[in-house]
Amino acid sequence: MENSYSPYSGFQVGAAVLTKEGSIFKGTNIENAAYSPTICAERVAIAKAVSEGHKEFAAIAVTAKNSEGEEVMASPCGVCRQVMSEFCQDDFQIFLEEKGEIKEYSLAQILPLRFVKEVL
Ligand SMILES: O=c1ccn([C@H]2C[C@H](O)[C@@H](CO)O2)c(=O)[nH]1
Ligand SMILES: [Zn+2]
Repeated sequence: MENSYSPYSGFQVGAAVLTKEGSIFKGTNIENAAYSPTICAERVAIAKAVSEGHKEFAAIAVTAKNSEGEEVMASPCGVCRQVMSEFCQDDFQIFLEEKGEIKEYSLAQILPLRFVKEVL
């Protein structure tokens, strides 16, 4: 989160994804003047892991601060949920921090009726 590049929203996000083997990959949100190339912390963390050969994940934790520097909850956007869906099972755990309290969700809960395709 400290390395967040978010000059446009001021919303700093940090994500840490845990692989099934037990390694952790961290990511932050990286914004862009053209806005749409912005990439969320969750996808950066997952992309870093996949780039290093890890494709099986157990959990992700997400934390955020708004432009006022207050700790706020960041719930994964739809694009990130779909990227999680590519690599993770229904029981993939999502830990979100809300007002100092950590809440646990599953991928099936936050992305019901997800589109899955068999990889040939
Ligand atoms: O779960 C979330 C929600 C938002 N953002 C980023 C995208 C953008 O840079 C900023 C404001 O939406 O926060 C994330 O990285 N993860
Ligand atoms: Zn996202």
